[in-house]
Amino acid sequence: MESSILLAAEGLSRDYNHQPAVENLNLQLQKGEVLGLLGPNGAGKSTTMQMLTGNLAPTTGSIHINGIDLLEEPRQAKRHLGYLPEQPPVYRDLTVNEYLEYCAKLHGLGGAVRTQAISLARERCSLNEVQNRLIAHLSKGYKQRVGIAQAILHSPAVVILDEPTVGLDPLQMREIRKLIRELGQEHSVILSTHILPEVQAVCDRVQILNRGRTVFNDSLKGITSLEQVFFDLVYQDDPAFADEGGDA
Ligand SMILES: Nc1ncnc2c1ncn2[C@@H]1O[C@H](COP(=O)(O)OP(=O)(O)OP(=O)(O)O)[C@@H](O)[C@H]1O
Repeated sequence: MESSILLAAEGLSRDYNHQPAVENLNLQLQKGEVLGLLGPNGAGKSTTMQMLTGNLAPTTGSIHINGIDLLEEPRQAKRHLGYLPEQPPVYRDLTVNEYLEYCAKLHGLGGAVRTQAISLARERCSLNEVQNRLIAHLSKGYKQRVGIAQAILHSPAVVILDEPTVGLDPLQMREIRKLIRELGQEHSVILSTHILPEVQAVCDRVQILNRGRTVFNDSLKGITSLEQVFFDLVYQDDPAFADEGGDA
């Protein structure tokens, strides 16, 4: 029977210089789910994302993507993964089409399959009208769309987006959030962010990290104020928060 868990991390830990950055993290992503990974600065989000995408080896623990062990079979596992890093490596001197062509080749797509994959990703990310423009001449919002298009080119089961709306203006933010919600219909998505309303607008479930550990992991249904949940869990011992009488 096909499993509905597309990504499973178990007992994931990572130390830097014997200091734990992530400790005994368990994370599961269901088919069709958009999961928000939330936490204050230094909570361990980037370290977790780097491990989930196979760019950083965990100190201990295991990661399976679509049932394939990422640490034992990284190439096969990464076929099922699309990744938008916080700083996407988009080449400014290429046009959108040239860049997507290049990325499709890296994914091993050839011939008609490649042409079709590029056309579909371009369509889904609303890039048709800028397809022949140099990436250097695009707005930040469109550059982010190009980054997302490269992440979904090979139709991965899991898409991981690191701070996808950072630096965007409100309109661009709204458009990228809409795109993420649409992606959630065909892919399962993990997105890391600092922005609480973004999680409420886009995600089905939220996992909150603090000091490298999971402090909350639940559906967003029934949460009226994620901000309250977040502040209660993350800042309850913070004197600056107590000074304000606990008001967020
Ligand atoms: N390369 C590194 N060497 C040493 N310590 C590191 C390294 N990368 C991260 N850390 C430490 O690990 C902890 C977790 O950092 P991480 O960047 O994963 O958190 P984060 O939640 O992504 O934070 P931010 O939101 O500020 O990016 C922090 O204490 C950080 O200082």
